[in-house]
Amino acid sequence: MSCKIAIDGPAGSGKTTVAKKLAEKLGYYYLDTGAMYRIVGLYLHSKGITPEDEITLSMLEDIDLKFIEGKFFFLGKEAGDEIRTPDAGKYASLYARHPVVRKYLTSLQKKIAQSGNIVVEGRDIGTVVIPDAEVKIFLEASPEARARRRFEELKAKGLNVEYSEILNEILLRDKQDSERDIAPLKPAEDAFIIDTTNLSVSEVIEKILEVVKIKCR
Ligand SMILES: Nc1ncnc2c1ncn2[C@@H]1O[C@H](COP(=O)(O)OP(=O)(O)O)[C@@H](O)[C@H]1O
Ligand SMILES: Nc1ccn([C@@H]2O[C@H](COP(=O)(O)OP(=O)(O)O)[C@@H](O)[C@H]2O)c(=O)n1
Repeated sequence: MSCKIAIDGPAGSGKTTVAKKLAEKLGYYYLDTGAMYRIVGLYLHSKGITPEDEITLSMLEDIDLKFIEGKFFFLGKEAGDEIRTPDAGKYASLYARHPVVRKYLTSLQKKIAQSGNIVVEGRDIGTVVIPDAEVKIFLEASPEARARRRFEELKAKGLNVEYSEILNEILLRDKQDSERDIAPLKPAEDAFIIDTTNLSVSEVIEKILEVVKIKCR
């Protein structure tokens, strides 16, 4: 039987780390939907288009966003660390409120999610992208823990970041993502909520595997 695992949650809750390791352990495909919003946000911002402007489907098709063997390509090149900066997260969240952006990316995500056993991470996976997922996980953690994690992660990448700025950016994105009209960040009714504040990555993965064993038999 095919099994789809949705992992949603706010910035720094551990979605990417857990989803990647889980997909590897289970031999499932893996899709990071946040990367798609980061690519679109960076592109639209670079074109001087604001979230309040009219955004058309053809503008988005000009990005030439492709997902090939688990990697993202846009404008003919592979997406790299440039999409992992705090600014990319800020633009992603700003344009993610736009209905045309959401319609375009959600349709792509639904198509990719049909490829078989897959772990998909994001904000609206269990509620909108694959509401029929066999396993729905919602990760959460205190804003301070999530900011500390993201601060350490970006510092390790050599970025010159301040913890207080990262905390403010995370709190702003939490607010924007959970209060928007379309596909707000919230646990699906049937999601298993895991507070990862005081759990190691392995402990989070063990908890999810317990659910997978039951739901994806
Ligand atoms: N349970 C955890 N405990 C400690 N650090 C974690 C935990 N989960 C993730 N991390 C670390 O926190 C940072 C952000 O995790 P990430 O998976 O990118 O979160 P998200 O995808 O939800 O934004 C990464 O450096 C990751 O290694
Ligand atoms: N399925 C998704 C995934 C991301 N997003 C948006 O894209 C932004 C960046 O997502 P991300 O998962 O890369 O961010 P992090 O949680 O890794 O910081 C989020 O803050 C959301 O605004 C979304 O709206 N829907």
